[in-house]
Amino acid sequence: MSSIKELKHLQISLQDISDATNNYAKENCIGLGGYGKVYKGESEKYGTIAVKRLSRNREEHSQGDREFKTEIALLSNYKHEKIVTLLGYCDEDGEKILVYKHESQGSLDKHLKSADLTWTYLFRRCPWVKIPSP
Ligand SMILES: Nc1ncnc2c1ncn2[C@@H]1O[C@H](COP(=O)(O)OP(=O)(O)OP(=O)(O)O)[C@@H](O)[C@H]1O
Repeated sequence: MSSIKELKHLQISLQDISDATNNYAKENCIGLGGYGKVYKGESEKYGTIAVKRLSRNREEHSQGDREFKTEIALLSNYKHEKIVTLLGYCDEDGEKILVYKHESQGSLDKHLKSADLTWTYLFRRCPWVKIPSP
């Protein structure tokens, strides 16, 4: 796994992230995960982005810092249409931020919780799935 020092080319400035999200405006907040709040932004360089800002509470625990480095090292190595694209990160002025390509389809968990995802739909779309006999 690459060390964070080797990934300097992925650094995005705090100013650029703040500009893209209108200084983390409430209206730009699109979600809340275990890492912290997620904001939608518009960047000149990257287009529409999703910005994950590590919450301060999380940062107090070294776990947040470890997760931050692991996410950068892992995702910068894997590029696949089915894996969210990490565009870069920011580690400036005590802020730890991950910047992803914005996925307009939303997250997988949203689709898995969807009422449209019925067993009938799944069996029709995946005929190879067999119902186990009792
Ligand atoms: N790249 C993205 N594009 C669009 N929306 C996103 C993106 N990443 C996160 N989101 C939104 O932010 C919400 C929180 O995402 P996040 O990945 O932080 O939490 P999570 O899915 O609970 O994962 P974790 O368990 O790692 O905290 C998602 O449910 C989604 O609505």
